[in-house]
Amino acid sequence: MTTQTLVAEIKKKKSFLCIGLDIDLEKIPPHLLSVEDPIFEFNKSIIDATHHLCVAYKPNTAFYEAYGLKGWSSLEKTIRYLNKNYPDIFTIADAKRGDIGNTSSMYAKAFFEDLKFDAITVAPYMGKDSVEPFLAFQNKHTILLALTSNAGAFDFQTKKINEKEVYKHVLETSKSWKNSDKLMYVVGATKAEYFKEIRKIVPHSFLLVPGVGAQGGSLQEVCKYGLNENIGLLINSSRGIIYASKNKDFAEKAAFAAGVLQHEMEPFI
Ligand SMILES: O=C(O)c1cc(=O)[nH]c(=O)n1[C@@H]1O[C@H](COP(=O)(O)O)[C@@H](O)[C@H]1O
Repeated sequence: MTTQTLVAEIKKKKSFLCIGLDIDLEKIPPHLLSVEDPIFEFNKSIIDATHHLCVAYKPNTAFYEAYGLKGWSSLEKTIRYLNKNYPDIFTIADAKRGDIGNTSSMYAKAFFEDLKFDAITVAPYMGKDSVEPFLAFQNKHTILLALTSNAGAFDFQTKKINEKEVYKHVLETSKSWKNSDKLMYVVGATKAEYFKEIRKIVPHSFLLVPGVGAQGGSLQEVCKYGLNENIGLLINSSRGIIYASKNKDFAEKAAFAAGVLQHEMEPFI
């Protein structure tokens, strides 16, 4: 998907919500556990109930890999279902990959060519040649971890090298890489006070912002300095939406929780 299409969808739906499909079999309604593929059935119901309220879905691959071949098959069915039924939805494989060049090329093929995701999250630690293989794909996006939502972000990302924080080096250096126009960045909603500085370095880029909901980040605070001329934000909530209820009304309750966030976003568009 092109960035223009994503922006048009945001304006049409008056939403920049991304719903995280992080499926834990211990958290889904027990009545689904007896069907053949509980993860896919759960995802399908959540997607059908919420697709009009969001512009993106982000399955975190850990939650599928944890269930072995069956889990990978549920991930594959989910992305095929999305691409077939809701082709205007932006899809993010939250896989946090990145390795030496030829390995990164294989990761890129797995997620962009085989599974046909629109975007993947990638760790910047191994540098230019570990990220550029992802950027070589037409109309695909690479979402680089910049300043993450967790407490461990302060271990390295905010440490200074030559009087500048590591996350700022990541943002600045990545702009010099080939096809850097295909980059987006992860910035945690729990780090709202950093958005002003981040926007000085990447004013036009899309930022994927996890951490609203279960991790306590504030949508209002993020929007204050995070928004740009194209909105430029994808705000993710996973547990706060998909586990709104463990009963038969789970999809309806998820739609309600998604609707609350979408409603909060509407005045900004
Ligand atoms: O890359 C991510 O999406 C990510 C980066 C980050 O800094 N923090 C973060 O929580 N995430 C992911 O975003 C999702 C957050 O889920 P909830 O806390 O349940 O809304 C999980 O899939 C995390 O792995």
